[in-house]
Amino acid sequence: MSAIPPPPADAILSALDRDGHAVLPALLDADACATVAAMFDDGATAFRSTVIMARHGYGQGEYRYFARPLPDMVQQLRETLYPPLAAVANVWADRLAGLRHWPADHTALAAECAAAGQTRPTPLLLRYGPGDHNRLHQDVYGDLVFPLQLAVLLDAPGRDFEGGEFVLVEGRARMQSRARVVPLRRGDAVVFPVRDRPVASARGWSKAVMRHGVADIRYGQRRTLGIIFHDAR
Ligand SMILES: O=C(O)CCC(=O)C(=O)O
Ligand SMILES: [Fe+2]
Repeated sequence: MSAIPPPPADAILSALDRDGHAVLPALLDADACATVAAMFDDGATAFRSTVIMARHGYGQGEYRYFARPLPDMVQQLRETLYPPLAAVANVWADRLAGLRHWPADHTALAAECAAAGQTRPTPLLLRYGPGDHNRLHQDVYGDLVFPLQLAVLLDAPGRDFEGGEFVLVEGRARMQSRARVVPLRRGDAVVFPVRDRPVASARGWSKAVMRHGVADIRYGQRRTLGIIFHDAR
């Protein structure tokens, strides 16, 4: 796969401010989607663990965390997408008191994670079949939490599967929860907050708490690549 031009940070920031997420259209082409999706059980790709979601109350379906060294494409996505997302995260840090700032490249973040005892890689492949779903959750793997992550849809909605909508739920002080369904095509990525995000309020910025999940798959197979930038304890 050729190098992916990183999307501009200001476009990602304004989409996040407006919608609570940003879609990166056609981040991966159809061939790249097929190649990554096939890693799930190609026998050549090394994974550090496999999770049967129903056993943990996470939903229904399964996912696998890549082992280190990460496949080139996954490593490249992590390195290429990190800088603009770090720029967004640093704007967020300026808005909300008490938030830390982030280094400019992923190598530096990985070193900080390692120093904090977070050494296990978090990028993962997920696979869902009919009736499967992913309950609303947050991907926090230690004290060091880089505030943005992304998921890339690897199968084509309407053709390979039906249902399985990506859902974000936002909670704000003194308000009811707000749900958003993110329309994705195969190869699109959704960038979303890991745990919370700044929202404009009457008195400056306040924090909205975010959770994400996947609605029931009604037909077929839906696979995704998840890129989380901090490593796990
Ligand atoms: O399958 C999805 O679209 C969401 C996967 C997920 O929870 C994640 O990437 O963190
Ligand atoms: Fe997740």
